[in-house]
Amino acid sequence: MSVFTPVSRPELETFLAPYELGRLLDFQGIAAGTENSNFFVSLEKGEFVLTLIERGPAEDMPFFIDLLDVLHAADMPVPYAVRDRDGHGLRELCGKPALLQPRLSGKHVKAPNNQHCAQVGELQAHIHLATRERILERRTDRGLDWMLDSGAELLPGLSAAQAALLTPALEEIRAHKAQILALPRANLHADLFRDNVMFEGTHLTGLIDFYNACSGPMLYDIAITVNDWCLNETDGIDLPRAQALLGAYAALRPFTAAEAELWPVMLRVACVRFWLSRLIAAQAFAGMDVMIHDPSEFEIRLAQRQQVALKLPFAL
Ligand SMILES: Nc1ncnc2c1ncn2[C@@H]1O[C@H](COP(=O)(O)OP(=O)(O)OP(=O)(O)O)[C@@H](O)[C@H]1O
Ligand SMILES: N[C@@H](CCO)C(=O)O
Repeated sequence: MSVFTPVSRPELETFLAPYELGRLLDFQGIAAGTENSNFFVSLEKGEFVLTLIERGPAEDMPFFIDLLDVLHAADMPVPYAVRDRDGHGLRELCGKPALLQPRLSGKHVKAPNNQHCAQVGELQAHIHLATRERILERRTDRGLDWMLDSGAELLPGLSAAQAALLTPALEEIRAHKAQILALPRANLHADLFRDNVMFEGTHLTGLIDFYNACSGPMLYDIAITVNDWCLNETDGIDLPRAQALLGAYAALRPFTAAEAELWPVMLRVACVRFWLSRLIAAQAFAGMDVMIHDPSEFEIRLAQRQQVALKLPFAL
């Protein structure tokens, strides 16, 4: 299971006291995460999730907290840092940056339908609309330059078939970098996968795990989302679900002509990002008791996105 930092009950009780949320009733590590240590925490005054940040610079934490405050204030179903009696949302536990957030209700959906996808598209448009006029700047640590550098480092260790897939994909990123960076920007979740969204029935009740959030091209965020939510049985794009997601998004934030043109490229860029990060994680955590996502899923998706039949809806 992926709790990288174990926490003892006395340590947790000391940490929780300044929140004044009553006695600690129960807590347990959450196996599902791959990047941070998470715990469900039951207190007399409610249910919470404690996160210890394991990756990335601690200087970025105020960005995540500020972004969640903006989205929470705009009534989106996101967690936010609960403040202690001194007003601190970001604290420290076991030497790691730590925050306590409300536990959101609902369950992850593995096999989404059109309605689920439409709600996801709508929420993503709301996030972009709520932030694009006052973007909170954060450069992603897994951006285009990171893809080019890590891709080059990983290439010698790949099979000939993998290298034949990755090499032109990296070339494409290099060739389109300026155009991509010129696309309309906002704050992005940048990891809007099925395992970061909760539903009750077809009602979206929560979007979590903002630790990859950043500022950047909105189209990149949408490509990441479509690549996970709208898959058919061979990892190609399921057209009805993709149309539901993109249609709901575009009803709130119409796409531009430049976005429509770069759409197929962006779907491939979004595959490269997760193929590489998963390859790196698989190497780093090999043999350890840590949940690892299968890198080959994104290798297959990248192969499937060489031809893209799905057009982005946009008004001329
Ligand atoms: N605020 C929350 N409310 C309810 N459940 C939560 C909340 N935060 C986290 N969880 C649960 O904990 C699990 C792991 O959390 P999260 O996705 O943030 O971890 P992670 O290590 O960043 O994982 P990954 O990056 O692989 O998605 C989630 O799948 C969800 O089940
Ligand atoms: N959602 C990511 C893990 C967290 O960034 C993946 O599936 O590779």
